[in-house]
Amino acid sequence: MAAFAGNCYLTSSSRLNPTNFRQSLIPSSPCYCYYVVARFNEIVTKHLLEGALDTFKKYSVKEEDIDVVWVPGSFEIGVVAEKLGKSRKYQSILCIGAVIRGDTTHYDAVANSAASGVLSAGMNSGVPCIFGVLTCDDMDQALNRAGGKAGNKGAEAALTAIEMASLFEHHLK
Ligand SMILES: Nc1c(NC[C@H](O)[C@H](O)[C@H](O)CO)[nH]c(=O)[nH]c1=O
Ligand SMILES: CC(=O)[C@@H](O)COP(=O)(O)O
Repeated sequence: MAAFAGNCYLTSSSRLNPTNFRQSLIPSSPCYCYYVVARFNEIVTKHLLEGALDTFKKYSVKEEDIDVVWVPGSFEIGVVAEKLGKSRKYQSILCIGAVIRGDTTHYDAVANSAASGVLSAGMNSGVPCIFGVLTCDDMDQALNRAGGKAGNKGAEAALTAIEMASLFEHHLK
């Protein structure tokens, strides 16, 4: 049996190779995406956003098909993502935030709420909601993942958003 990925059918042997499914990286056209970005630790989240926008540009997603909304912190991302998802106007919702450990257990509450909020938003709306929220021990770790030594996790999350939008658009309808 062949599996459909992007524009080509894969034979059963190639179907077993997950890298073949990168062919799903043909953005749906138009590829409407909403970015929900937390303002908290903006010094980090603005770089994650830049990375994500660069990736969309690289994959020829039109600027006018992307909207950005800023929310106070990562805790607020889920409720906004779910509302946007339920509007059915977007093929993916890319959630960006940076939770950085402090002295108390507050970090765990915010990080876990952000993760479960984004997960619920996707499950309840049926629209892929992508988790581009860093959960780091310190600012160095965060900056390294926002365009520093460890790459740009915003750019990686954007790739996931394109792949999931394409999967839903082309294969799961
Ligand atoms: N400490 C961090 C927060 N805290 C703020 C919360 O997200 C929220 O806005 C507040 O509790 C009001 O509901 N947010 C982050 O994104 N990152 C943090 O490190
Ligand atoms: C999410 C956090 O870690 C932070 O803003 C809270 O810091 P603290 O635990 O020192 O109050």
